[in-house]
Amino acid sequence: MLNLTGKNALVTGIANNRSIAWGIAQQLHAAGANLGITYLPDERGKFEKKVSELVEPLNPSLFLPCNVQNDEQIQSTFDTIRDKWGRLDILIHCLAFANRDDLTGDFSQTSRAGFATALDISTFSLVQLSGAAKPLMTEGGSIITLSYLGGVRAVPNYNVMGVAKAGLEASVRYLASELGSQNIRVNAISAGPIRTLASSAVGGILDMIHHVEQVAPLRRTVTQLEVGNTAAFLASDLASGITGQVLYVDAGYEIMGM
Ligand SMILES: NC(=O)c1ccc[n+]([C@@H]2O[C@H](COP(=O)([O-])OP(=O)(O)OC[C@H]3O[C@@H](n4cnc5c(N)ncnc54)[C@H](O)[C@@H]3O)[C@@H](O)[C@H]2O)c1
Repeated sequence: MLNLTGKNALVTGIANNRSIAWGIAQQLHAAGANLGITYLPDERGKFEKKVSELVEPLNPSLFLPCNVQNDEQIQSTFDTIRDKWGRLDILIHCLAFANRDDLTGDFSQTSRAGFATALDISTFSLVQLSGAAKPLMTEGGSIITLSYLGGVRAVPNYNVMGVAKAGLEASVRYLASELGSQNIRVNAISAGPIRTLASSAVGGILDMIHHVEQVAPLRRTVTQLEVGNTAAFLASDLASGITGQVLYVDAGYEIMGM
């Protein structure tokens, strides 16, 4: 039985009810996990209000601002977890960002600043959050991040985010290798295309979704809740032998040659 009762789970990356992280948070809650939720703070507090109202039914015991480009906010997030929970079991890294200009047109025109921003937020943040989680995962743990096929294939317009995902998947392997001796497992879910705030910035996302609906073995794309189910599995003891892997949750699209 999939049971996360007694497990403390930190979920990053909820922006709205389309977010993949929202699908994950719902399924972790359904499996009995105690949730902490972070949100990206903005000057007018828009995200804070929106996300806090959305997650209220899941009764999170922590609700914290955490911009992954802000070292103090990361430190404060994990200090609070240590003080309030004592231990962390599950870390969901479900966030990414690249400038809209860098997600369309020619990859060779990516700016130095745009490249750095995409890799800082989308890739380095997994390394930093995992490093902060490590001392708190005293009874082992499960770290899960979100990737996309564009990290291993050239997908039109995905551009710098493909490079960020390639780095993310390599980071999963290096983190898994380091943290395995503490029984901390690190895996990625490579999800099929889903309409969200972040994916709407990728040029031609609707065409990508229609293509998957025609070609994928299941003749559809996936839902946030399906990704959430896989995250709950990977977070649980049912996945105790799995680490360092990229698991495709994409209605089978990845296996197709044409
Ligand atoms: N939607 C898809 O088709 C798809 C497919 C595969 C993988 N993914 C990945 O899933 C993850 C979640 O994306 P999503 O599609 O649910 O979109 P989303 O827009 O709902 O989520 C992206 C999240 O990143 C957060 N974020 C951006 N910059 C941040 C920062 N500096 N600090 C903290 N948080 C920050 C945003 O606040 C938002 O909550 C991303 O890693 C994305 O690449 C998405």
